[in-house]
Amino acid sequence: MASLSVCASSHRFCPTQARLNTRNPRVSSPRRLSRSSNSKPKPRLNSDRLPPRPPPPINRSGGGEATTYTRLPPKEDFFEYSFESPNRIPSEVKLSESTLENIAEKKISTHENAYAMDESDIEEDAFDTELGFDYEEIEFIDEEFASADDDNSGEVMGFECDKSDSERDLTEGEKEKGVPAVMRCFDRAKIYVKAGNGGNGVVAFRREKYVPFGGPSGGDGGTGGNVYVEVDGSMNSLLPFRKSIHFRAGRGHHGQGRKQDGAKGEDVVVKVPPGTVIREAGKEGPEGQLLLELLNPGQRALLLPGGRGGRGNASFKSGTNKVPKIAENGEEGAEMWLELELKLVADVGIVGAPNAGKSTLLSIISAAQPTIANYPFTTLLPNLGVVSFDYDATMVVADLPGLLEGAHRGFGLGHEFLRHTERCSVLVHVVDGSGQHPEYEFDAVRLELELFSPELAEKPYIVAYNKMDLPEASEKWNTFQESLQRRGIEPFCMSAANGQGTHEVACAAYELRKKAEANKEVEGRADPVNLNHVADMVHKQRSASINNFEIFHDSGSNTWHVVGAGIQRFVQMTNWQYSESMRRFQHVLEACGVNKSLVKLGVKEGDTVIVGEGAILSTEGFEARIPYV
Ligand SMILES: Nc1nc2c(ncn2[C@@H]2O[C@H](COP(=O)(O)OP(=O)(O)OP(=O)(O)O)[C@@H](O)[C@H]2O)c(=O)[nH]1
Ligand SMILES: [Mg+2]
Repeated sequence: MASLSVCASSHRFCPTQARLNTRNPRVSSPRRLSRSSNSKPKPRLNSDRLPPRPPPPINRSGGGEATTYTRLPPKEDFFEYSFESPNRIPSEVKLSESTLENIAEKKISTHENAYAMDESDIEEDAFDTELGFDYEEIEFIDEEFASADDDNSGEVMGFECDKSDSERDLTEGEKEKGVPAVMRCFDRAKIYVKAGNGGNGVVAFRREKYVPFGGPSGGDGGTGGNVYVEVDGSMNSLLPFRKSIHFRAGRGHHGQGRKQDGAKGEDVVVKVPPGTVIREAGKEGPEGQLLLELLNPGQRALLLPGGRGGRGNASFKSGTNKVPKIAENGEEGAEMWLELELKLVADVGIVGAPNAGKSTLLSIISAAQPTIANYPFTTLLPNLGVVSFDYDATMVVADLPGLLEGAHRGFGLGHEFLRHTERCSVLVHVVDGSGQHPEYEFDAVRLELELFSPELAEKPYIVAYNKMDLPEASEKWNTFQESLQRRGIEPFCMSAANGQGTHEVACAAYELRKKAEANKEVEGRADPVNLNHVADMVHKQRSASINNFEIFHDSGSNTWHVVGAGIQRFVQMTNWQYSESMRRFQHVLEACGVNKSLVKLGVKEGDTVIVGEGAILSTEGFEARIPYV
């Protein structure tokens, strides 16, 4: 039968490159290319009734345009108002430079595998006879194999340190001095995961004394290792992903003679802290596609399933072909880049301007021991504490870094860390009463919350006016209270330093949180999430029918592209080492209608047909096929 001649390589086949050594196919065999407790009214913000703005501040920073979320204020600013004259802090908290409108405007403008493949492993048990087919039809691209070899040789399973990769996303600006290294990626990371490839099946025949015609005995390859993501309760940041960003599961072992199937590849488990959100990296849209949200310790999701092992020749034995000399390659494991983002799982978030006493409040109401000091930005990373009222009445409180006016433009530490409050049901807004303009400080922080996220600004909150033990604060309390009451907000006053009034604040937060939770339940809980849905998606793609394909024609180069998930998988799993694979390949193309469709579309002799991303078919001989279609 006249046949379509097929040129094969692991990746792409080209008839003009190195030819297979027909005398010893093994030597030149193709190698796979890898490649609020009180009755006080609930505080509410009424932004329409904001007080008049104070005079414009002195902008010492000149760095208002900073965009780095972890950027500290310029050094001069930092020292000037932090150490030398703490009482001047309120005047340094820039309150009125921008109105809601122009801030909003500015916001818009700113805003392979475990084991290197060892061919000799396959072939030791394989009984690779002279198959008697015309190997001259099969041609390979040598340089691709060479590079494939190189690629594979350096690969190891599990974690890999790749400094350049871990810092790849950081621009020069982000590496400015003054930014602690730990701040750069403790709550965001980008990692690469790859499921293990399936092991290859082999061609082998039983050879035993007194057992003539032992028959095919090539075992199937083992399934590749899976990639799991597991929530580790002992982790509290994504810091480990600064150094280890590549996670590769082990490949399935190759099949062996005597019908021995290869072992399954080793799984890899990526451990993440509770509250991690996983997205596919590099996808369109600012958010990318949300794949998983892992909240509770112990949760485990199967992310990428390992590739299927290739079948050995024992599996190809049939009534019509009792001595099959064909085996499949293992299926390639899926791979992807992921963006991890950590959002703390806390019930209550403490927000406020720097040095307001947030950490002091947390240390009084819980057993947490955050660093407390009389300078702004003492807290660089959120602190968590558990407040317990009773055995079954507890809440997790997060103390966040200070927030400055202009944070949305990167001023201070920026406001990126506010994402940690997205899971909080309630906010406690601590206001430094000893400042010159507590109301303005309050408004500035509220504004930043609104600018960060309208949903966040809508969360129920409590205002805690702090440092009442100081005369500067107690003097201004009445004015502050009246000012907020006029807006429908009932503030609390306290002295976090001596613990006065802190219990009331904690109880009010607890009550408010209970109400918020109750409201959520009334709204109805979301359906339980299938943590393995990504793996299910991969399985679905893999089971795509080979009959679903599309044909594209590039008239400039007279090239036809036959594409489809099923056909691509088939090409990838075809082991071109065995010439019987050629026959099977042609048979499948015939059976699934590729040939027929090509002829209908007007393929001519001499055209190039590329099937999937692998095989290039020479159309010589297409004429001869026409009677068949
Ligand atoms: N007198 C007085 N001082 C207080 C009170 N609460 C906090 N302080 C002091 O204010 C300073 C700042 O307190 P922190 O708790 O570190 O403030 P913070 O809001 O966490 O500051 P950052 O983490 O830098 O944003 C410390 O020196 C505290 O001792 C208070 O009620 N009275
Ligand atoms: Mg603090």
